[in-house]
Amino acid sequence: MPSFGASLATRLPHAFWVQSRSNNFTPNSAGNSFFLFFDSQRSLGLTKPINFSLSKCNQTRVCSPMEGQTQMVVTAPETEEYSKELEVAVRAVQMACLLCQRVQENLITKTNGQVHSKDDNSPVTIADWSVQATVSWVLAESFGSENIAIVGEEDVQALSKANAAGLLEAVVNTVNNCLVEAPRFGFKTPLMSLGTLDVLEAISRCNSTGGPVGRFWVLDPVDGTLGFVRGDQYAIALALIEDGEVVLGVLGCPNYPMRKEWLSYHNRYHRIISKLNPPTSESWERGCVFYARRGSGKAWMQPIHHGEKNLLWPNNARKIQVSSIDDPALATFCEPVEKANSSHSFTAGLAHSVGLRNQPLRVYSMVKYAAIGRGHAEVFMKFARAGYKEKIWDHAAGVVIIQEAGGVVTDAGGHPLDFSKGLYLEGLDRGVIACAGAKLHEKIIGAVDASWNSSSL
Ligand SMILES: Nc1ncnc2c1ncn2[C@@H]1O[C@H](COP(=O)(O)OS(=O)(=O)O)[C@@H](OP(=O)(O)O)[C@H]1O
Ligand SMILES: [Mg+2]
Ligand SMILES: [Mg+2]
Ligand SMILES: [Mg+2]
Repeated sequence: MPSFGASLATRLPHAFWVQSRSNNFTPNSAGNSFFLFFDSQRSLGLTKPINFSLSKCNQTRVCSPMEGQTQMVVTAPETEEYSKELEVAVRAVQMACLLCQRVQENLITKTNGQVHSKDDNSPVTIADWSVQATVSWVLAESFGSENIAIVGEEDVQALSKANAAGLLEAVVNTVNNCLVEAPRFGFKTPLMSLGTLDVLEAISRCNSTGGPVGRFWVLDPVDGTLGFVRGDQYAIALALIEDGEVVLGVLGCPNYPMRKEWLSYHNRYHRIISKLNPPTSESWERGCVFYARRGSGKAWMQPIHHGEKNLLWPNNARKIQVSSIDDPALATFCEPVEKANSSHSFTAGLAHSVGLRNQPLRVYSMVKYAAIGRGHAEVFMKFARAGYKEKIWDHAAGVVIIQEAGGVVTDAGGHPLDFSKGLYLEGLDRGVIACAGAKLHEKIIGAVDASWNSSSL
C-alpha cells in the first residue's frame, strides 16, 4: 500500500478522479476505490499531498478520518494509466503503416516527380503529409479536437501554394483511401470523404510548440524520408509527452525485417526482400510496430497488419528486450546513413577507442532506436554538426521504447534528453547515445570526453 500511495501522490492530478466523500458513494465494481486521509485540511484542488494514509474501500469496511484529517475518495482507473492513449496510438500507427506501404510501393515502381524538397532541401512526400493528416484526424476523433495538442513535423506551406493543387489532391485521396479502412483498425470512417480544407486543417492542427506543461502528442509522420524514398527503412513515430516527460511511444517500422541480418541490407533492402519474400498475408515477414508506456518496464512489438481482427491491439504482441551483450568487442553500433546527419569519422574513432569491432550498422530513421530495443544492436550514436538542433519528434518515441526495454538513453554528457523545452532538444550535450546496458553506455560517455577536444565537431 505505501508504494501505491507514494505513486498516487505524484500522479493524482492526472490519473485519478477525485471527489469529496458523499453519503451515497459506493465503491466501483473493480473495488479500486480508496479513501485518502490527509493530515491537515486541504482544499479539493490540492495538488501534492505530503502526508497521507490510504485504505482500500470495500463494502464491509468503513473508513473514518482521524481527528484533524481530511477525507477524500479516490477512484483509481479500472485500467492502467494512458491505456486508451496507447491503444489509439498503436492502432493509428498501424493504419499509417499501411498507408506508407502503399505510397512507397508506388514511389518505387513509378517514375519521379513524387519527392519534393522543403526549404532546408530535405525531402518530403505525399506520405509525410497524408500520415500527419490521418493520425491527426484519428486523434481528434478519439479524444476531441479541443482536448489534444500535437507537435508534428510537417506544415501546409508547400501544399497551399498555387501550383500545388495536384499534390494536395494526391494527399487528400491518399488520406481518404486510408480512412475508408479505419473501421478495420477500430476507428470510425468519416461520414463524408474529407475535403481539401479538412485535410489542411488536420495537418495544421499539429502546430503545437510543446513545452514544459501539460500534455501533447509528438508526431514524425515519416521519419527517415530519405530511406522511404529509397525503398529502405523508415518509421512512423508517435509519442505522448506530459509535463515534459515522454509517457508513451509508438514506432511503426513497416520494413523492419524479421531477420536481424537484413537490417544491414542498406539501400538494396527492398529489392532483396521482395525477391526473397513475395509479400504474403503472414505479416511477420517484415514490418512491426514497437511501443512502450513509461514506467511499465515493458516494451512490445506487434506485427504490421492490415486490420485483421485477430491481430488488433494488443493481440499478437511480443515483449522485446535489449541485448545482454555488454562486451564492446561483440557489440554492434548503429548510426544515421548520411554523413551530413552524424559524423561517421567521430563515431568510428569512438568505436575504436572502446573496442567496438563490428562494422557500423547504418540505418535510416528511428528504426535504429527500434533495433536497440529489439536487441538487434547494442549502441546507437548520433553526433550532428555543430549548430544543428535535434527535434523532439526524431527521438521521443524511440527513447521511451529503449528505456522500457531495459536500455539507457542520454546525451553525451550522460544527461537525459529534455523534451520540455519546445520543438528542440535544447541543451543537448554534443550528441545522443543509446545503449543496451549501463556498462557500454559508461564506456562510450567516457570515450566521448577523451576524444571530443581533438575532434573537428
Ligand atoms: N543536418 C542534420 N543533422 C542531423 N539530423 C538531421 C539533419 N537534417 C535533418 N535531420 C533529421 O534527421 C532525421 C533523419 O535521421 P536519420 O537518423 O534517419 O538520418 S539518415 O537519413 O539515416 O542519415 C530527419 O528526419 P526526417 O525529416 O523525419 O526524415 C531530420 O529530422
Ligand atoms: Mg523531414
Ligand atoms: Mg524525423
Ligand atoms: Mg519526418
